[in-house]
Amino acid sequence: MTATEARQSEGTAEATPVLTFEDVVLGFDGVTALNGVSFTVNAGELFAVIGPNGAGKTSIFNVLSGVYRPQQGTVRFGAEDLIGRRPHAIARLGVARTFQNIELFSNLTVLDNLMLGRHLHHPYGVLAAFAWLGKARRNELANRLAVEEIVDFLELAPWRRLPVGLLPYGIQKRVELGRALASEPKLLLLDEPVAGMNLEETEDMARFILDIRDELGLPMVMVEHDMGLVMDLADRIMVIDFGRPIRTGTPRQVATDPDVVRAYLGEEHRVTP
Ligand SMILES: Nc1ncnc2c1ncn2[C@@H]1O[C@H](COP(=O)(O)OP(=O)(O)OP(=O)(O)O)[C@@H](O)[C@H]1O
Repeated sequence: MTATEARQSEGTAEATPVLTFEDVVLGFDGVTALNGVSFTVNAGELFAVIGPNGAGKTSIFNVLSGVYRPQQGTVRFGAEDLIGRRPHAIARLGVARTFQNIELFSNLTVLDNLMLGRHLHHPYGVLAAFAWLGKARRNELANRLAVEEIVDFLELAPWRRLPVGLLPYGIQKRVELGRALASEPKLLLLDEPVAGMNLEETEDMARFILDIRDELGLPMVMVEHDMGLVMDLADRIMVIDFGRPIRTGTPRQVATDPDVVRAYLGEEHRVTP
């Protein structure tokens, strides 16, 4: 049994919630995007959210990152209540996000994009830089060292000095992941991390996601349409449909749940117990 299978059979990594999403209701002028969604994400856990188009997956991410404010419910990250906080304030608490569509500075190099990931969350102002030039230089050095560690971790060395816009799609997605890691997050939100990737790129990304969980111990919430990836990687999965959770459990529990099979997976994904 692999480490991942062992974790999946246990059901959760460690049952210490770092994120609690409770009874969240979000609507827009007659459309109910989330209709009483609750889940927890435990320390070190890779938690996946799946569901058909329009089910509410992106809305969950937008609530988590402060883009949408729900009408009802609570969202707690550690001791902090996230509802009502602006996106940059939530990012500063340690919640980092990657996007469905790559959002990088395509003219800048890999290293510079990763450095921006650090500066966004560990800024020192111009005045501070004058007043504390030595400190600023030390910060800069520490930032560069941290970025080089990410380059090693994500095997980005061959491209580190190239403009991101020139790189293959799969590498750009990897740089985006690196930029999220550069902010030293405490929770990582992955929005369709393998969308548009070929098989080799998908396998590489899967390996890095597992490394992030197993080596860095970083809890993650992942929205992804690639069912194979979700079933292989996730510790637990929440299936939603029409803004409501149908089932939350291990990949095996979810894949064998009749309601899930009926509503979403279809017979081809049924797992024989
Ligand atoms: N800003 C908005 N204004 C109005 N309706 C919205 C808004 N954002 C989301 N919705 C609606 O809320 C519902 C859930 O949308 P959401 O984007 O969260 O689904 P999804 O599961 O991420 O879908 P997909 O897999 O297609 O990305 C949909 O009916 C959508 O049209």
